[in-house]
Amino acid sequence: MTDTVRILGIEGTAWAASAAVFETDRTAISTGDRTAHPDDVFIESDAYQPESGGIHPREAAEHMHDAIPRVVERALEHARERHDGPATDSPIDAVAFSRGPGLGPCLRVVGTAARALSQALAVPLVGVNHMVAHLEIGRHTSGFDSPVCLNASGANAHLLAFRNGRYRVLGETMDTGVGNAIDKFTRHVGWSHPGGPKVEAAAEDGDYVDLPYVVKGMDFSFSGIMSAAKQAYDDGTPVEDVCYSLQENVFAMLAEVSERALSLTGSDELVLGGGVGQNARLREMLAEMCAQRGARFHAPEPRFLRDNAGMIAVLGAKMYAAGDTLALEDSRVDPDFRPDQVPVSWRSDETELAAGRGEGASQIRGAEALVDLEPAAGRVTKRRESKTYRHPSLDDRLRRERTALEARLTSLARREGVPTPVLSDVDSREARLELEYVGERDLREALSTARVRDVGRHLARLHRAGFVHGDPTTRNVRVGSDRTVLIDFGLGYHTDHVEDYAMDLHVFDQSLVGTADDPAPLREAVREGYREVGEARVLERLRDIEGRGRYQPDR
Ligand SMILES: C[C@@H](O)[C@H](NC(=O)OP(=O)(O)OC[C@H]1O[C@@H](n2cnc3c(N)ncnc32)[C@H](O)[C@@H]1O)C(=O)O
Ligand SMILES: [Fe+2]
Repeated sequence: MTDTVRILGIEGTAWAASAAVFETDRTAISTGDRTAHPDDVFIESDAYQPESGGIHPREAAEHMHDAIPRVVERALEHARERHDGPATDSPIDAVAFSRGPGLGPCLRVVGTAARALSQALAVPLVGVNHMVAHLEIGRHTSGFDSPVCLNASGANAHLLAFRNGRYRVLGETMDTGVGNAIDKFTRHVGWSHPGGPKVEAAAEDGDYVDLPYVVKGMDFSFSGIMSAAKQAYDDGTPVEDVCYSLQENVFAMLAEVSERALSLTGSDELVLGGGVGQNARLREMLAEMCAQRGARFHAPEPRFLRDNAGMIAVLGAKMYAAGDTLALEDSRVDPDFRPDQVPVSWRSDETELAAGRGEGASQIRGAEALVDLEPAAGRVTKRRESKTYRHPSLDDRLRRERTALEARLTSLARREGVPTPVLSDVDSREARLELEYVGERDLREALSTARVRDVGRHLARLHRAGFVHGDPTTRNVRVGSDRTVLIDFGLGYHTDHVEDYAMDLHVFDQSLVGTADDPAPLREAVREGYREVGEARVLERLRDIEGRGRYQPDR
């Protein structure tokens, strides 16, 4: 006998008024076995199209007000057609709605509709985080166990991985979401909203021009490249060239941080989520990056990438099956709802990710280099291989620049009293370095408060000397019996901005959160070490940075 579950989903965080019905077998929800029990998702959407400019919160809310009842009615009709019990029974088992993040006025319309329905049909209410839904739909359709997820949507851009009952943010944009960044450029050149698809079309005829490229560990920033793109357009660079190069750099940044996340977590599965995921060039780059490192890649079909209620209904079903429902009085919407605030009730697994170099391995594939280890000879050879996913000019530039920087900053750091490997040879043209073999293992395999306190002191020394490491993660620190050694300065640079110093600490902090079971005492120890040597204002700025990354409306 089959035991069918039908969940109604409602989405309306910004532009898409959408309702969906997810129908599946009750046991399939927990087993995740979609072969034995094929499921079905019906989606009805109505998009808000601004007359001019970007998304206006009030207009968008008016759209929700008109369109939500219509799309919900269509979805309910569908559910009634599928329903074979008595007509007096509810055709659905629960109502799931997106609680946030998103535009407050839009979310409130959706919340009100969801509450009213759950009351009228006497079924439970499920509050879904929109960003976690963008992630879970990819996990659902791929069947992957524990993938890293890149969410590339309008108002967001971040990397998520499951650890200790939550989806942790491994890296994210330091300014706007990726879609909004692209849409702002298209507004500048006078194209209508949404701009993403227009940039993709124009890019077909473009040639490559140099634009900024900014990656800090697994975080990244779009503000520099966006102003440079506008400037290039104003200076008469053909718009196709700007669009092409914008895509090449922005998507290469996203592919690079995704690769770093795979490398850091030891996962070999990547899923893509969010509206920008509809872009064929982004998908191509991610697929190629994964193929080159032997990882699996999955992007859901477009109707599940752009905002849609299908993903809300699918995650809603998993939450419903886990008993994760909301009482009416606790069902307020949350415009700033972060994905890492969600207790992941529907997953009980704790996949142990096997990162690290493995005993006795003589070659390691890092996030961007192949490293040959010769401990007996006390030597390491590091080669930044060509990444086929990115444009050859960009690839060439990044490999040379980073190799040269790594050589320079590794030596400079040692002069400042920070343990680093001694350099024996550099070939920037071939992007190859020969360095001293240091330490016995990576910090991530030997975390202790004493060691991370050392890292705090080391980073403070670099900052006092006017540069940053750029990618201080628990894999870029080697530990031995008596010292804690910083390696891999390829993303470092000279700077006198407090913000850059604080970002350096933030990157290390995030890698602790991503790798440690109990990061709190470790994070405190880093700060203690830093305080001994460095400036207090950097730690103050770090607190500011932690408060950012909230949902930003597209204005
Ligand atoms: C909080 C929520 O409201 C928000 N949703 C959202 O922004 O809609 P979403 O459907 O995930 O993404 C829309 C973005 O996706 C971009 N987009 C759509 N097709 C694109 C394409 N072919 N290439 C590049 N960008 C594209 C649009 O320009 C727009 O910026 C979010 O997930 O951040
Ligand atoms: Fe979205």
